[in-house]
Order: sequence, then structure tokens, then C-alpha cells
Amino acid sequence: EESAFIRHSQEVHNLIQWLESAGGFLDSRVEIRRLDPEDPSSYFGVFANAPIQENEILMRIPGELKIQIVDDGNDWEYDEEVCELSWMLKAEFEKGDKSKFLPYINYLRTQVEGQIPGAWSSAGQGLLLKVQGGLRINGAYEEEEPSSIVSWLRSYAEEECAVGDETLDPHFIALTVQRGYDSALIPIYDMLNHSNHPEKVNTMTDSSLHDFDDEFTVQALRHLKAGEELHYAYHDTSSDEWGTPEILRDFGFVEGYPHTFHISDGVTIVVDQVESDDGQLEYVASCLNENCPESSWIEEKVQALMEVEEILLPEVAMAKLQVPPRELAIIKEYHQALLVAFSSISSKCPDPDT
Ligand SMILES: C[S@@+](CC[C@H](N)C(=O)[O-])C[C@H]1O[C@@H](n2cnc3c(N)ncnc32)[C@H](O)[C@@H]1O
Repeated sequence: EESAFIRHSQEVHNLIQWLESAGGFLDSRVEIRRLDPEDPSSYFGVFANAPIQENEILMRIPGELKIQIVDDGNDWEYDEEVCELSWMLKAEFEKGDKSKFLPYINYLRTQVEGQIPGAWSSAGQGLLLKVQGGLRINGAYEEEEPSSIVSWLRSYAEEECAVGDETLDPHFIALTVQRGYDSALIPIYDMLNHSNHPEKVNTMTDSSLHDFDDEFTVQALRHLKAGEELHYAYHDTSSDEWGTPEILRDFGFVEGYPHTFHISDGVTIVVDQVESDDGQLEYVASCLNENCPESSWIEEKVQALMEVEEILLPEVAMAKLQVPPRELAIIKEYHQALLVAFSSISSKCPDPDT
């Protein structure tokens, strides 16, 4: 009993009941549970617990369950959407039991603060900035300062989303960015985790995604095996400028391979991990359109990352910098991802002196 409770959580149970009572649907072969059912601190994901055929409907979310910005016929800018949706979320939190999204709000209340770099401790933010160095970060429309990987949230809270003198609690902005889909927060669907690995992306949504108020349908992209986790790609890394650093900024984790780094206009490094003939895992890096950065640039980056590793990581290990363990683990993963990317691409980069 106890373990079933930890596995599913009361909040998730209530969420599914709410979905069904509103005329929505979640296939009984689809289970929402913690990644590690035995660990009550692990996060949630969505799994197929029996085989499912290609194209079968996995879930249907009625339009009225979505928290969605009002379609006023205007083309909203990205930051306007994020701010508007975040204010709407705050309003629902403040309605208490009177929110018509109560089961959803109660689930979101379980989400702790500090999940994304913008909400990390200042020690964690400082260390991440050292790892990031001058590496490019993209916004919705243009390049941002590399430091915006941590500073954007505060800037949204105090500037972009402020209304007059009233600033917005950054936690609502973080929740919206981590879980929102364009102009909407979509309960249940937002329990799916991210992957951009071609073999792991296994769900698709219908075109009603961008239609206001419409019901929202998720289908199996291919045959699903029992036990498989359901994923979709939070960003189409081939068509927009969101790569591994931007996923870290917005969602608070280092994605699995393949990794993508948009390092300057028209220059993108993609790194994949593949199994070689003798069964070993190895990294294969390439530059999109064979547009590679200069070798001196790569050398500089590798050098800077080695310095961070040699000087900072042991220091942090001695707890001098007091970076919380969860943040440190993510920073180390990111550091490693960058080092792998730059050292594996270097042999393919032109040396201007030759
Ligand atoms: C839309 S929610 C997905 C549901 C979430 N895991 C939960 O427990 O409610 C997005 C958040 O889930 C986590 N997440 C999603 N995909 C992940 C992945 N591939 N690895 C690690 N964390 C991931 C991140 O915290 C992210 O900000």
C-alpha cells in the first residue's frame, strides 16, 4: 500500500480522476509514476505498462483543462506569452480551493523551487557561469548574453513580467517555462519527459496543439513496448536554436545524447554517442553543413574547461563553495558534455595556419 502510494502519489491520482470526470481519457496501459518507483524524491514520467500499437490514442485532454492565454488575434511574442501564462498560473494558485484547475494546481504545488539554473543557489549559479564561459546561449529570437543561462529568470521576474511596480514571483515563471507548451499549460501531457533521441521520441500530438480551447490528443508514434517511457522532444533541435545549453537553462537538466551546441551564426556542433563494432560506446561529433569553428577557438574552450575542472571542482568537492549536491551533479554533467563536444570535434576543425 505504502509503496503504491509513493509510486503514484495522491496528487497524480486526483489529476487522473479530474481528467476522466471532465470527459478526458488516459489509456489504461499508460502509467504515470516516479522514474524510480522506490525513491519518493525521484521525478515523474509517463510509461507504457503494456504493448501499444502505432497511432493508438494514449491520452485526450479536454480544452477546458488547459490553462491557456486568451486568443485575442494578436501575435504574441515569446516573453509576453511566458509572462501572461505565469501571471495566470499565479492567479490560480491564489484562488486556493476555488480554482477550477485545483487538481492540477495541487500537483504543481508539489514542485520544489530551485529546479532550473535561474533558480539555483548563487554558488551553483557562479560555478555554472564558469563552466559556461563565453559559450553562446540563444533566446527565442536572438543570441543572449552567455550569463543569461542563470540571469534570465530574475530579469523576467523583475522586468519583462513586471506590471508597473509589481514584480512576479520567479517560481511561477520557472513552472511555466519548464512545463508550458507555447501558450498553454496542459495537465497530464506535461508529465512527459524530454528526449530528442530518434529512437526514444515515441509520441506525437495532433494539430489542435495551437488551437485555443480545443481538446488535445497524444498518440503513439510507433509500436510501444511494455515498460517503455513515453517522450517527446521539448524542442526540435534541428529547426530551432535550442540546443543542450538552452534545454539546461529552461528545464534544469543535461539532455541525453545527441547533444547540440549552436555556437555562432551558422555553426552548430552535434555530438552523438554510438556503439562501435566491438561494442564500446564512443562519441561522434560533427558540424552541421560542415561549418566548423576554428581550431584555435576549440583549443581555447577545451583549455578553459580543463581549468575549471582542475581548480574548481576539487575545491567544490571540499565544500568550500557550498554548491548543493544536486546542482553540482548537473554542473559536472554539463562540464563533461562540453568537454566531450569540443574535444571530439577538434580534429574536424580547420587550422587557419595550415
Ligand atoms: C514537463 S515536466 C515533465 C514532468 C516532470 N518530470 C514531473 O515530475 O512533473 C519537465 C521537467 O521534467 C524534468 N525532465 C524532463 N525531461 C527530463 C530528462 N530527460 N532528464 C531529466 N529531467 C527531465 C525536468 O525537471 C523538466 O523541467
